[in-house]
Amino acid sequence: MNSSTSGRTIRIATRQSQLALWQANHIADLLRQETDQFKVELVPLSTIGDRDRSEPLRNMGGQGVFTREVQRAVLDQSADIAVHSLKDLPTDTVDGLALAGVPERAPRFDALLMPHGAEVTGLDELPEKARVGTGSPRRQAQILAQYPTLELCEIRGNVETRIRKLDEGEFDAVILAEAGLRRLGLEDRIGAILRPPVMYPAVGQAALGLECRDDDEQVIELLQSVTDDKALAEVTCERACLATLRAGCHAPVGIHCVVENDQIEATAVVLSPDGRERFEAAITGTSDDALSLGQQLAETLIAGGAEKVL
Ligand SMILES: NCc1[nH]cc(CCC(=O)O)c1CC(=O)O
Repeated sequence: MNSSTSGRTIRIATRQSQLALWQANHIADLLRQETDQFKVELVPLSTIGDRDRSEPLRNMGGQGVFTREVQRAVLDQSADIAVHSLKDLPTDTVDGLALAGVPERAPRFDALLMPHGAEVTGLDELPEKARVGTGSPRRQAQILAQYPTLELCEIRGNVETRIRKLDEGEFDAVILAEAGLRRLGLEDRIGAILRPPVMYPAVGQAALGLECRDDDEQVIELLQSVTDDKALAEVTCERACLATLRAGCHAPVGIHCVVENDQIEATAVVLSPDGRERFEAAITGTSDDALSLGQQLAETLIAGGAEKVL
């Protein structure tokens, strides 16, 4: 980008969880490395998703509970950029906003954590009826599909709260995203990484999505300049798949989409909430076709019977 300073300050709206702040600071650093044309600062917000800890997430105003207020701050011009965990960002577009940046993606699998000092290091070693804390229907269904004797339990709160509940004995294990643990410096708590085919990650897991106003040319250009083409193609395919499945879909969906040398390989699963029904489909193609490949993947799942659980 050209280096003449415009004197503009670019404000990044963020939630105030440790993870959200880490992610917003990470993006601020990336933008500062990219150009010294702007000042970059954070605008910390308090969101409903962070305030109310008592209820399961899916009852709390549903999709977008973490992202809506950050988006609103950008729309009403109290900030210029919204930084989201892409897995929390609904696939429906918001009028006036553009998803203009997707930076390099972190490791995207889920991790199994045990209480401090526990010997167990994998799902195979957990005893029958062991209490596994996760509120995610995707994680619950995939675990139940393989380990029907485990007891899946609701858990709420941010990453640190969930680990505290684990250490206090409420659960025998919890599942969290590896990316969030690494960002918070908690990777030494990882007991095992859960990979496909046992555990497919969520759409967009470990990727960040950067939104700005769709008429803010300066910021659109800036966000494009910190975008990683591989991450963008992966999440484009994943989100297209989810959006196509989502004609009223509440079934758990997992996906693993990898771009290498401009080739996409994606596998997706849809399960019934109890894990007893499981549908899987795979697709390959060129990364230029990320969007239509994601749609085709969803259509293949539906044609293969996934409709039954959608
Ligand atoms: N729903 C909460 C959330 N949103 C993003 C992450 C972690 C980072 C990521 O996956 O992008 C987490 C925590 C978790 O699932 O363990």
